[in-house]
Amino acid sequence: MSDDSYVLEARNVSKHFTVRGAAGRARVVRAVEDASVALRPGGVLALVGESGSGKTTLARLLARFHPPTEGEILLRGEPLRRGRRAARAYHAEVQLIFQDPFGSLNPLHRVRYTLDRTLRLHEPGLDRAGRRRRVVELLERVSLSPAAEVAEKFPHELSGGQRQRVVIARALAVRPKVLLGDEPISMLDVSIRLDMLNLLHRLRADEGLALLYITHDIASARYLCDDIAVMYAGRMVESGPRERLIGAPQHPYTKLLVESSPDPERGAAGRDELFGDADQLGEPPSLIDPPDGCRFHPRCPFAMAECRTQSPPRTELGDGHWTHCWLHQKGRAGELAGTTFASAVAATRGADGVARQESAR
Ligand SMILES: Nc1ncnc2c1ncn2[C@@H]1O[C@H](COP(=O)(O)OP(=O)(O)OP(=O)(O)O)[C@@H](O)[C@H]1O
Repeated sequence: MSDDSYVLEARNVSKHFTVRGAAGRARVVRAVEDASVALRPGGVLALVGESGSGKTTLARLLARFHPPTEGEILLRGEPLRRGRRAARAYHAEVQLIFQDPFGSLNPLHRVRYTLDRTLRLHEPGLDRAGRRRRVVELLERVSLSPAAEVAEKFPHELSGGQRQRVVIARALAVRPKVLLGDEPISMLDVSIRLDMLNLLHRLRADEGLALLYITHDIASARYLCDDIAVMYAGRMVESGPRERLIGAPQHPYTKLLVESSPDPERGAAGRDELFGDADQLGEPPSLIDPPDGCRFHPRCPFAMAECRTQSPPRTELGDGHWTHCWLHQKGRAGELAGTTFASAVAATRGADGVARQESAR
């Protein structure tokens, strides 16, 4: 996947956490396994998946908050250097925005202080007057006006949407090349989510920022992004240009997500609405002891013998679209287009609604 035009890449990264079980026994959580993503200047990639699929962990690897257990992160094709200085230089280019704008801001400080502090750290050459001008300019860039007034407010005096704009202004203060947005709109009021997506869209278009947009909501991914990558239980299952992936998903899990996604006209759905169908098929697997083979196979109505034992290889579908699914290796990909996920599930169940042990195929 190496390409000079990528600003930030994760190449075959895995992250395993060691946790202590109830009896004090060490256990390994395989939060991310062999994942690859690549971001281009001015491009937006959505990382979509249900809770616990590893999206945040992958973003934290890209933000250099954790070292990967395996694989590497490349900034403009260069592997990361160690040390504090290198980390600071890295964070001047790559900024992470969390979903909770209140938790991200110190409640004791006015907006001006928060932005000024970042400017002092990252632009030590700027004098006081220069920093005052930059604070106003940053607040205007995120459409917070009158900027001079907003600068004097404390976080609790702002709405959730205004706070998230301050968080974005602080990220922009370091003049980054990449923004990693971890569900940046999910805690905001539904009525202002679209405004926030439009702000993110403007930043990538006007400033050439590369954006990783993490969400469980495929409708907002469709609105904002050029490309979509889908994660399931720590693994990437499919990635490709948005319209191709949504128009004709090539992995059963993507198909489930797309078919259970709400009408874009109705806006973003809640988790239950999105994953209702999936939940009927049982819980997502434990990442301490994930299923062998394809991690989706226990919930997949198309599963066959290989899926239960061997991890599916990557199939390239052209135009940057790829998937990890045995259907493609076994000449059965056409079945995905010929049915809905719900009908495929129904076909694997007996008349009493009980799942058969083996697919009839
Ligand atoms: N520091 C950690 N120590 C142990 N386990 C962790 C740690 N961070 C994440 N995990 C585990 O890794 C798995 C993936 O979590 P992650 O937060 O990356 O998923 P997610 O897709 O972002 O979910 P959500 O949408 O709920 O934020 C989960 O099982 C989680 O409990």
